[in-house]
Amino acid sequence: MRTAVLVEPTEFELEDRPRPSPGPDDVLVAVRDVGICGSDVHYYEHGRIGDYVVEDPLVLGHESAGEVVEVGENVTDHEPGDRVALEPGVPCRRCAHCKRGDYHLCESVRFMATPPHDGAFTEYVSWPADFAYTLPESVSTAEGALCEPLSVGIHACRRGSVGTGDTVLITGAGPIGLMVLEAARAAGATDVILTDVVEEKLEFAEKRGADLTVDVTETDLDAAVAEYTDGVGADVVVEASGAEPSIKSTIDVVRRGGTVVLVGLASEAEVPIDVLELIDNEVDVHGSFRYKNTYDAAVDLLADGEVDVEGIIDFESELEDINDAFRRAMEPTVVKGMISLNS
Ligand SMILES: NC(=O)c1ccc[n+]([C@@H]2O[C@H](COP(=O)([O-])OP(=O)(O)OC[C@H]3O[C@@H](n4cnc5c(N)ncnc54)[C@H](O)[C@@H]3O)[C@@H](O)[C@H]2O)c1
Ligand SMILES: C[C@@H](O)[C@H](N)C(=O)O
Repeated sequence: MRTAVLVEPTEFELEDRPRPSPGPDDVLVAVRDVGICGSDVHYYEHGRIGDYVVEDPLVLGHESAGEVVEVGENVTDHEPGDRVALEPGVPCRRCAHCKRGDYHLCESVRFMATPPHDGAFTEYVSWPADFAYTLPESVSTAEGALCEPLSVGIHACRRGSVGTGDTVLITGAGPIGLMVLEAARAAGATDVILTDVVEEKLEFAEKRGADLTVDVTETDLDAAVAEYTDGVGADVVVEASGAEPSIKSTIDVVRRGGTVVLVGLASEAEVPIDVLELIDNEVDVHGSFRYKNTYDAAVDLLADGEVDVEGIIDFESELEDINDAFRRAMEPTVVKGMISLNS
């Protein structure tokens, strides 16, 4: 089977690898669509993300969906022909975190495209059947693949308890910020503000329904939020840029008693925060790591037409053109590139 392998930074090679056989509890999926995520681009450019280092050739891609072509002997809830979205992190199911339901915090999680685990830029993936979610006819496999970043958005909104009538400020209008926008709307947020430093990203966010966009290179965010919220501040602030100034700004723009959700990964682990301000204003600060129990919700939201994910796709490329696709994905105005294996 054709497989794109990252053999060194900025170099994919196409290899012919043996097609896997599904284990007894697995489905064998013919991959149809795979999104290019910022973390894929980071591994492609730098060969590492923090402590995760690409030491051996690695298959990237963790936003994937496809068609079941074979099922393992114990699998009863899938059959060949089903189209499925693959949840990319499979936990050990036995540790304390898994047992308390926080399976996304499992320290032995096997997460696609995170060294040493291979991902989905390949023709076939064998995957545990319970981490494959059937897509109804109305949901495309490209949308199925984008259940992954949508899941990040859903989980962030759940962490922030976003509710009906809330004003949500999202810092960073990349794919994650835009998926938080979708999830926040679905959760009932009536006012959504997005920030960025790239004008095109903000124009796009506005087209996708942001009520207010703020270019933080030109406009004072505190003043803009104060004006929009009559001096109260945002109910929930979701940080989705990873930029240090943006992380710092979150506690200035959240309302007293509001919630800050940190999603963006700062390049430096330590970011100075005014703790007295946090205490005095009773701000809840939550980390948000990947997601748990979001795929069913993501598929339902798509089936009901409550969210749009396909609209963030800038381009689709064939597996053979993956090097070009990654170079394109690195352009600052591009939101989402997809690799399609539909032929
Ligand atoms: N916690 C998690 O589980 C999780 C999951 C996926 C991604 N992430 C992280 O979330 C962040 C967003 O992911 P993405 O794929 O959308 O990344 P991205 O790089 O595509 O988007 C980030 C956006 O932030 C903008 N930005 C840069 N500086 C800014 C600033 N000072 N203020 C406002 N916006 C600014 C950029 O222009 C860009 O549009 C990244 O840090 C990523 O690593 C975290
Ligand atoms: C959650 C996922 O999208 C992220 N890129 C990660 O590897 O954690």
